Amino acid sequence: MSIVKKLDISKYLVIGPENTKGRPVATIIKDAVNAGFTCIQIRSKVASAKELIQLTRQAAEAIEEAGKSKEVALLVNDRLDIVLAARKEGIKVDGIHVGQTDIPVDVCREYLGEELIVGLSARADELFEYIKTADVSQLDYFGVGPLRETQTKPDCGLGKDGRVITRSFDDIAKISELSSIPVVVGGGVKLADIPSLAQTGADGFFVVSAVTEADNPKLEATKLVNAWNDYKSREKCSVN
Ligand SMILES: Cc1ncc(COP(=O)(O)OP(=O)(O)O)c(N)n1
Ligand SMILES: Cc1nc(C(=O)O)sc1CCOP(=O)(O)O
Ligand SMILES: [Mg+2]
Repeated sequence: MSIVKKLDISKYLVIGPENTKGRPVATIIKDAVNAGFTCIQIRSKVASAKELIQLTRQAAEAIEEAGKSKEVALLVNDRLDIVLAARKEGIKVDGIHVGQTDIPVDVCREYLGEELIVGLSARADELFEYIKTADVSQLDYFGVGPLRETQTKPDCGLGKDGRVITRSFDDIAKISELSSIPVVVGGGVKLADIPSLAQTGADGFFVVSAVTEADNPKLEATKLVNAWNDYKSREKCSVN
C-alpha cells in the first residue's frame, strides 16, 4: 500500500538544523520516531540544496534504522526541487509541505504524481471560509496554525493587517469539522496543550521546539506521543 493511503499525521515533527541547538537532526528524528512520531518534515531556511538533500538522506536512514519506513512519512518543506533530487538519488522521501506563497500545489502534484503526499498550510485570514471552499482535490492534508505566537516562525498566521492571528481550541474544532481533508495543528504547541488539542477533532499536532529544543528530545517526544494516544484510547473506550 502506498504511504499516502495510510498517511498518519497525528504526531508530526518539523525539524531543521537551526532548531536543534547544534545536535544532529538525524539523531532527534530517530528519537522521535522511536518514541512514536508518525510523520517527519525537513524544514530549513538556511541549508543549501546540497545540505537539504543530505539532511533528507540522513532522515530517511534514521527512519529506516527505526524500522518505520513503511509507516512514517518523510516530507520536505517548500522545496520541490529537493524532493525530486532526493528521489533521483534513491532516497525514500514521501512528499512535500507547501504554504500559500510557495510553489503551487498543482505543480507539486504534477511532478510528484498520485502516490506521494502534498500538504498545504491553510490561509491565515478568512480561514473558515477558506477551509469550506478551497479546492482540496490535489491535497492530502491542511496544516493549520498557530495555536500561539512562536519564536520558531515569527511570521506565522499573519493577517492582512500584519498582525498574528492565533487559533483557539474552539476555532480548531470548527476547522476540523468543516475540513473534508485531515487537519494538523501547530505553532507554539507544548505538552500541556495536547489533551485539549486531541479533543478538538483535529487529526494531529505538529511541533518543532517542543522536541528539538528539549534537553532530552526522546523523553519529550515520548510524553507528547503518550498524551495524544492516551486521550485517543480513552475516547475509543467511551465510544465502544
Ligand atoms: C505541517 C505544517 N503546517 C504548516 C507549515 C507552515 O508552512 P508555510 O506556511 O509554508 O511556512 P514555512 O514552514 O515554509 O515557513 C509547515 N511547515 N508544516
Ligand atoms: C513551521 C510552522 N508553521 C506554523 C504555522 O502556524 O503555520 S508555526 C510553525 C513553527 C512551529 O514551531 P514551534 O512548535 O517551535 O512553535
Ligand atoms: Mg513554506
